[in-house]
Amino acid sequence: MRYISTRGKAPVLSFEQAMLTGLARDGGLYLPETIPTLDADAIRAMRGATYEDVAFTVMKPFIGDTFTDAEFREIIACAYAGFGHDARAPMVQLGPNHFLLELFHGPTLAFKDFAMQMIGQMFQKALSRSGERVTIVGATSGDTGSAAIEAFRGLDAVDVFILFPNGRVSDVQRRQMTTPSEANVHALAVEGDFDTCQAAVKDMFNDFDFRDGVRLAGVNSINFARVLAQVVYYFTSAVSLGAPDRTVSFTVPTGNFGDIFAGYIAKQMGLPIETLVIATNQNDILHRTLETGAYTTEGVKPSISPSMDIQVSSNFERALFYAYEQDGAAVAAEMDSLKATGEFKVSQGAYEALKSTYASGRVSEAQTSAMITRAQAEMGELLCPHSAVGVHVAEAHLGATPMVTLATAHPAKFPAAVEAASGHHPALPPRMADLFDKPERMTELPGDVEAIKAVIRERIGA
Ligand SMILES: Cc1ncc(COP(=O)(O)O)c(C=O)c1O
Ligand SMILES: N[C@@H](CCOP(=O)(O)O)C(=O)O
Repeated sequence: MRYISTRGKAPVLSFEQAMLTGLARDGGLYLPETIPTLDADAIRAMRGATYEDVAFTVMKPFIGDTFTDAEFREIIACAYAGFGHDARAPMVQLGPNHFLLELFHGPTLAFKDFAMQMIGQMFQKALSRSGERVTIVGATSGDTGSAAIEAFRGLDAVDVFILFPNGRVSDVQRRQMTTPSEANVHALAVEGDFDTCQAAVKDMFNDFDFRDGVRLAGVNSINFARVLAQVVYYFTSAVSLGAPDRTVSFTVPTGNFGDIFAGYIAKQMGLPIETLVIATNQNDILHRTLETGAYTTEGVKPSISPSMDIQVSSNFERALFYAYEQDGAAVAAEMDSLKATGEFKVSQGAYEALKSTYASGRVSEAQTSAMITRAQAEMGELLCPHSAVGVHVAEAHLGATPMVTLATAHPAKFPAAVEAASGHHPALPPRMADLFDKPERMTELPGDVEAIKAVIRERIGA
């Protein structure tokens, strides 16, 4: 399987190279040249299979000969062994035709663990084979960072630097990043918002001297391997509801567009998905784009669902690539316009393609809180604020097709918002009970990429 850039001008890579490379050298994002498909019999055969077996079937066609079958099965087994639920991604019913897919049973209590635990295992295997050492730099609005640190802490071949917006993540998220004591973990609290952090990471990738000098690698959803691992739970959940003999829709709380884009890949692979519904909080750029065809950035507004406080939604570029019928030059032009002016207008054809796949909705702060209150009182579900955004939007899209809403984080990661809305204090699992007793370690930095690069160089001695 060969991987190509959304902007059409970077070298074509293998899966292993694309995984270790991160951002393409033309500034684009890597995608498989063709999306492998699974026929109805292969999907039907997933009924009753373990999460790990489905993961193997879904991901194997994308990885080529990077790992032998035995190696890949072992990677998958190790990745999910630490999850706190046998089903890995269990589902509960919220109402007639409405289901909640719980993606928060991993080690850091958010859906990011599904991919990050896989990537940790895959990096370790690939790097131990080549003897290379890499510097991972990631941007986070809270959950990617904690999942990455958990997956890479203590590994010999990796230093992991996580940039998070100072004061804009929950206390639990911050402590998950600042309390690990391993020397290869570096939590950097950056002045600004998530977009500041993500732009800094992309700038570092676009500075080839720095990139090559520190052997930069990325574990944000820039990395297609992240997206790939998230495709699996679309299959397990849809199959448990009757796919391929029944069509299913999904509502996905969305920020950087990685999770819902994984649903798009599942659909292209042959999973019968009717609609992918984008659910945004008050940072509603994706909803506005679906409504108007214009992608226009505004300042990030801090919300009670902080992990989705994003304006520059990285993977939307991948959605555009398909909407523009894989025309890398057209995507590059839109991305240049975004960088220069903060906006771009999607062409009529691309707009229609997006509208045929995705629907969308926006949820205010008051509606998010009210949804947490009502889900607890009427459905017996304590939702995190991101999942509440999803459930609220899903309710407006319920119909004859079963709807699966993705519950992306555990409510205990956001106790203040959850308690204020529901009156219930969500407890952390016992294994995390000492999180607030441990010393914190972080470096505060201005939102200036040169200052951040200087710290990274100094820490790794480059
Ligand atoms: C809890 C939670 N929900 C939803 C999202 C949005 O996911 P994505 O960025 O893949 O759209 C994120 C962060 O990305 C998150 O951490
Ligand atoms: N919400 C995310 C933002 C980064 O998204 P990613 O999927 O590109 O890593 C977070 O929690 O950090």
